[in-house]
Amino acid sequence: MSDVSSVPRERVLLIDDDSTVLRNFRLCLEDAGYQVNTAHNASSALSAVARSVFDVCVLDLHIGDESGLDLLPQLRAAAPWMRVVMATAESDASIAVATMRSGAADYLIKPCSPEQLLHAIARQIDARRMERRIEELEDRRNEPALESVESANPLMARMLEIARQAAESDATILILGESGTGKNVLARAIHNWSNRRKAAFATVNCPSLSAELLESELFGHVKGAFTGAHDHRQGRVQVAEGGTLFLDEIGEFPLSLQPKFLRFLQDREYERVGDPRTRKADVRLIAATNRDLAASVAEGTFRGDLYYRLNVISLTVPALRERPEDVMPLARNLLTSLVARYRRPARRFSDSATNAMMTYSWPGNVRELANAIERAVILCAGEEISYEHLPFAAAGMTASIASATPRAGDPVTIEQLERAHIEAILGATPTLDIAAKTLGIDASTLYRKRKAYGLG
Ligand SMILES: Nc1ncnc2c1ncn2[C@@H]1O[C@H](COP(=O)(O)OP(=O)(O)OP(=O)(O)O)[C@@H](O)[C@H]1O
Repeated sequence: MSDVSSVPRERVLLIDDDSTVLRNFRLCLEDAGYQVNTAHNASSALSAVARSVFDVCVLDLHIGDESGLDLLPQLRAAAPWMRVVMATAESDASIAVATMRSGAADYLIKPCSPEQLLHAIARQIDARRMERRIEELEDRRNEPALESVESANPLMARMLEIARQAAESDATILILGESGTGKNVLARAIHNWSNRRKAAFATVNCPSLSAELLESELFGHVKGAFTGAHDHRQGRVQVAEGGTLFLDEIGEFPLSLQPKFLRFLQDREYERVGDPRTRKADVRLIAATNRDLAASVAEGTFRGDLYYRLNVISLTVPALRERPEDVMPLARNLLTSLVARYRRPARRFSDSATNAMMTYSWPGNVRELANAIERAVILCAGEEISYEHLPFAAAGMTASIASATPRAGDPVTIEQLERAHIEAILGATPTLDIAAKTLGIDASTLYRKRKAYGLG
């Protein structure tokens, strides 16, 4: 049996019309560290499930005049992730087995000992944890392994110290910094330093979705809530239950959805799209942006009250050019992981490559450094990466002019010209949408290109 005392956050719902059973089960489970709610009939059970997220439910086969068998499909529809243990008298055992075909995960014969109850619950909690882990791994499928965020730079080291301290609390954290500096990486590190590390870390990319889709992505929706909503869907808030919800590029959060999000931030309460019932969430919030949010507030594109709620603890990740001490340690870590990924022979950097990397200003920050090393690892046939393998050389430039803005006709690649053009348009237009229109591409393509080129 698993050590349930170290898992205080898992929630159990007990449904039984017998108040003695409810009290005894509750005391036993609370002693073991679970959060327990009780319901003595079908309607109070359904409203409890609508309000809160439960991991496991113990459902009596006979709830007074009502049938647990009738309630089971309704519970399954309202909370498909919740694992239901059917509780039954010995004489009903054959029915209990049949209910498992209707979606119950297990059955428990009453009367039972505290050990039997704890054992039945722990088995389902383990299964829930496994499912969560799979959801999280699916989430992380395309993300790199957790990088080290250590730094030899005093400014960065001080920021990391505050981040570690803040990780221990549940306070909302706002991470600021240019694009590509490692704000996502830091958010995940904070989650891993926190006592929520065993629960999920769920990310929402604010600018890649319209207000309607973002609302559903965050809070979930019920079947038929809008065209295309063929099924109930849990939102990222629910995936992050007990863990951390990370909102990337919060500066792009649609104004129309900001009031609902503000309420969620204040009370941790929300409704799924198409369902008026209010639900509670237990999540820690981390948000990141490369925008000047105070300026967005002044311009009226970001609500002031939301900004102040988010800005409880703010951490600024310095640009890579402000922490030159980190360039080579980062480069070496990236080399090690990329060589393993591509199974390539490169093992070190030549003096010329080191000099070039130390001189360059890395406007795209760590993302640009990672891209440069990935390219070099692929191109390098021997053990030593030299200047020729770096992107500066491909463009026929010296490292010192690589940071200058290229113009049409310069000896540069089409990609470098595209990057410079996108950067200039982004700087000259007030919103991503207008920039996309000017460039003649759609906003999501611009979003991808901006990310790939490390543009803020
Ligand atoms: N400490 C690090 N070690 C190794 N790689 C890192 C580190 N920090 C960042 N990276 C890599 O740099 C890239 C950019 O990092 P990340 O996405 O965290 O930046 P960001 O500041 O959140 O960018 P954006 O503002 O565009 O969302 C990623 O590929 C990431 O893996």
